[in-house]
Parts: sequence; C-alpha cells; structure tokens
Amino acid sequence: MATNQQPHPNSGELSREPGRELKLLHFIYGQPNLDEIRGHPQKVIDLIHEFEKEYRLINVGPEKGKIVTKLIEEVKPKTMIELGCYVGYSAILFGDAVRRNGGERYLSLELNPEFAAIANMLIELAGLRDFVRIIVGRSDVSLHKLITSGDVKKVELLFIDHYKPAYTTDVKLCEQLGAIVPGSVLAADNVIYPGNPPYLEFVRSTVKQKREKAKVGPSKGYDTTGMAESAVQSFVGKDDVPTFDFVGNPNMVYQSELCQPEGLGDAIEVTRCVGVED
Ligand SMILES: C[S@@+](CC[C@H](N)C(=O)[O-])C[C@H]1O[C@@H](n2cnc3c(N)ncnc32)[C@H](O)[C@@H]1O
Repeated sequence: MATNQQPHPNSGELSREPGRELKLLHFIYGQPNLDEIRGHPQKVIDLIHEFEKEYRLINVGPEKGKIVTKLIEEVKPKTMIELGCYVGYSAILFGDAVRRNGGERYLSLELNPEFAAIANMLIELAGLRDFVRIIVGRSDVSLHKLITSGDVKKVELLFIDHYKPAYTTDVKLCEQLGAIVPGSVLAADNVIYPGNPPYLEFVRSTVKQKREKAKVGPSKGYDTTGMAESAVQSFVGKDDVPTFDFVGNPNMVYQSELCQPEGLGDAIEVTRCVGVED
C-alpha cells in the first residue's frame, strides 16, 4: 500500500531552509495591503500558496483540503478537532468551513509551540481568533485532558495529520475513552505518502480481526511496520513512546475508504464509525 519511494507532491526544487515558517509570517505580515487581507481566510490561504511557490511547507494542500471541506459540509460538526496544526493552513481552511456550516469551534492540537505561535498570528489575521483554539502539547495528553474533563464529549470530525505512528494510538485512545461513537468521522492525511500501513490496516479491520489482535492485551509502543524511517523519526524522534497503553475498543465498526484526488500521489483515508458490536 505505502509508496514511500514517490517524491512528495510539493518537493521539486523548493527550499527547505530551516526557519522558513517564520519567513512565511514575515511574508504575509509584510504585504502592503494587509487591511484588505484581514478577516478573509481565503486571502491568507492564497498567500500561503504564493509562498509555497518557493518554499516547501507541509500542509494538507488544496486538493486534499477539498475532500475534508466536503466532509465538513456533510457532518456539520459543532466541534472539529485536528491533530497537527503546523502553521495553521488547515486550521484556517477547515475552521472557516466549520464556522460557515454552523459549527461552534475548531480545536487544533500542536506539539511545537513555535509553530503554534506562527499559526496563531495567521489565524488572527484570518479573523478566526475567536473560533480556532490551538492547544500546545502532545496530542495524546491533550486528547486525554479534553475528553476526561468533559470538554469534548464525542468525536464528530477528526482531522489526523501529525506524527504518523500516533494516528492509530490516538484513535484508540479516543475509542477507549468512549469518544468515538456511531456517526464519528475520521479523516487521515498522508496515508499513501509517506504512508501509514498500520493505520490503514486498523481502520479497515473487522471487529473479529480487532478482537483477535486485542487478545494479547494493551499495546505499549507505536506500530511502525512498513512506515518510512523519515516519518518515524520526524517531530518526536524514534525513541518516543505513547503516554498511555492502548487497547482501544475493538467492537467499533468502521467503514473506511481511500479518497485520492486525481493525479496526486497522496490521499485522505475517510473512516466512518457505523456501529458498535456486542
Ligand atoms: C503535517 S504537519 C500539519 C499540517 C497541518 N495540518 C496543515 O495541513 O496545515 C504536522 C504537525 O504535527 C505536529 N505534531 C507532530 N507530532 C505531534 C503530536 N504528537 N502531537 C501534536 N502535534 C504533533 C508537528 O509539530 C507539525 O506541526
């Protein structure tokens, strides 16, 4: 399934110089017509696209973004959660869509406080400051706190776009805390490039297969089988371990499909929870 040898769709000759995310902030806030941009999410997105003609950023991009925007129109979440904010591209694009579709808030979980600070400035410029909340920290710790405090009662729509090995463990955490319910929808990015075979196997498994696997007891580490080494090493490093032990809830019934924009070397896996087996 994974096609790790493929070049990243944006890789070309683009600059990967360290600190380019801060450069993006200067580029956008240095625009002479800043007042015309203020309060217009699409104009901020357009400027990020402009910057990406020269620099490589790791956001979801417009093609895969459309898939998630359509899901927002269908699900109409009151609260949408994303794992991985980076410089705020998806938070602005999807936060704006959630707001237009009657939602109440967009929670973005981000590990790196520098990225969160940059994203906050762009979210503010886009006019989404009162709608998008960035929570800085590890996604598992933040999810645990949000759910156990009662702040988030269920997952309506979850956009998963952070540390690749944590896709499965974070969804299992939501399962075992009872936050995944029939009607919950998961949208996971980068499932072809760089690829996430353990996640695809997990969301495409039957209850019977998951119960069989769960017999060994809670899993303690990340399953990185078939993942690109670069994906395993990025953001947290290969020695990182999940904060919690995971059993998940193997009784959750999922319907899962790959949504791949034409001509793109990557796709979003869209997974719907359609029931719970006794
Ligand atoms: C691919 S980028 C997110 C792109 C963003 N969703 C967009 O489309 O604009 C991945 C982000 O996840 C963050 N991240 C990695 N591991 C994380 C974790 N365990 N918890 C929270 N954020 C994490 C990284 O710091 C990085 O900013």
